[in-house]
Order: sequence, then C-alpha cells, then structure tokens
Amino acid sequence: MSTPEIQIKDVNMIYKVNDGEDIVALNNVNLDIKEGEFISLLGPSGCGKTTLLRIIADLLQPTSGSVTLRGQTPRAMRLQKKYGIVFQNPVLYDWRSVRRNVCMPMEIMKIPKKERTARIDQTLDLVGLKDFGSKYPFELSGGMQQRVGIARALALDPEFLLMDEPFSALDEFTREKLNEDLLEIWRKTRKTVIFVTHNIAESVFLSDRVVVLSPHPGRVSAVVDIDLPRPRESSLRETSEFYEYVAKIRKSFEGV
Ligand SMILES: Nc1ncnc2c1ncn2[C@@H]1O[C@H](COP(=O)(O)OP(=O)(O)OP(=O)(O)O)[C@@H](O)[C@H]1O
Repeated sequence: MSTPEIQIKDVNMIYKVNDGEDIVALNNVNLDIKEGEFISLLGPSGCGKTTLLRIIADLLQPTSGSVTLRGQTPRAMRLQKKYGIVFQNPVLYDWRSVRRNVCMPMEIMKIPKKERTARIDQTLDLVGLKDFGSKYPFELSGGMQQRVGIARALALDPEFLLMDEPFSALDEFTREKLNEDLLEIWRKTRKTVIFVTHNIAESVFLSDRVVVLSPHPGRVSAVVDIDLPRPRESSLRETSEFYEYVAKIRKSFEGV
C-alpha cells in the first residue's frame, strides 16, 4: 500500500483553561488521508473539528501525537506555503480590489509582478469571478466574497486546501451552488481537501470520505466512504443513494 499523504497519529489535544479545568478537545485521533482526496470532518459544535484542522495547519500544537504530511511536519509545510486556508469569514481587505485581495499572499512572498498577474487571472477564472477583479468587497455578495477567499487561498498553488466551515454563513441556495463549484475547482486542481462542516448533506455531496467526530471528548466515531459517482451535480441530492448516506451518517450521531 502506498504511504498516505497525511498521517494523523494518536493526536490528543487538551486545552488548559484559567480555572484549572482541562478541556479534552481531541482524544486519540488517528486518520490517514490519501493524495488528492476530498475529506470532510463532520460533527456537532464543540467536537474538535476546528482544533484538528488547526493542528494540521500548524496553527496549534497537539498535546501529544503527530501529524505528518508527505513525511514532513506541519511546520515545514506551512513554511513552504503548502497550505491554502479558507475560513468561515473570508476576511477581505475593504480598501483593496478583488484582484489586490487575491494578490496579497503573492506580494508577501515577493512573487514577480508578471507571475502575480497571471496567477490572479487564473484563480479568478477558476472561481468564476473573471469579470469582478476591479470590484471592492462591499460590492460583492457573501458568496462572491467567499469565492475571493478561495481564489486567495489558491494563489500560491498550495498542495493542501484546508476549509473551515467556509459556506456556513451563506444561504442554502448559495451554499449548494458553491458546493458544486468547489467540486469543479477540485476536479481541475486536484488538491487534497480537508473540509470542516456540521452539515451532513454538504459533507455527503462533496466528499470521498466523511470523518464523523463526536464530542466530549472529540474522537473519530465513524469514517464513511461516499461511493457516489462523480462528477456530482445538484440532481444527485434528489437520489435515494444520497438520502441513504445522509441517513446512515445521521444515525451515527444518535446518542451523541
Ligand atoms: N482556545 C481554547 N481554549 C479552551 N478551550 C477551547 C479552545 N478552543 C476550543 N476549545 C474547546 O475545545 C472543544 C473543541 O472546540 P473546536 O472549536 O475545535 O470544535 P468545533 O467542532 O470546531 O466547534 P464549532 O463547530 O462550534 O466551531 C470545545 O469544547 C471548545 O470549547
């Protein structure tokens, strides 16, 4: 068997809080992720999804256990700019146009201007905002702002796309459209995606595998292979196979 792209081994995370009480956010999490896979971390509020994503991204150190990505540490990956991260709120700079928002990480990395321009064109095209480069964030809908966030995350052509509930603040229609568009972006770029969500249908629609986390303490309670054909289109949501996966995963939460 080939070595997994990402190996999460015996990861525990305990937050020490001021009153001395420990919060066990992750309890012995083990997970292997394959190259190019689309994985969702699914669970109710407080089950440790964000904590696990932040450990993978080197934004947090686990209390014990390890994460390796292609045999390297999260720190090494972060320093090599291998992560593209998309948060729930895209945090755009109001005074910068869409193009200049997408450009930010490339400016920081001192990428030559010609290359920056080409990358901005390419990523804006990818997220469907080709004609909106000169607009400012306040002129965009929430969904369009999140598209800018995705374009910016892809600007340095990272290996791993880490997404923390990127669509949860959007209305249902916009969310579903962005789900479809995200799959198209993934098909074209073949990044390894780790997608945090608390929406069961969203995780089924998007993923190759859904990792179900349960809270107190956060642990992996199930890993479900989503064996639905690709490319996936909106009509998939109406099929009995889709409902069966949603029902199966919902059942795994019973008693949580
Ligand atoms: N900095 C922190 N200090 C103390 N406790 C924390 C901290 N961050 C998270 N926690 C606790 O750790 C647990 C897991 O939190 P985490 O944010 O990872 O969960 P989550 O599944 O992402 O939740 P949500 O869906 O609400 O974002 C929760 O009980 C939370 O209160």
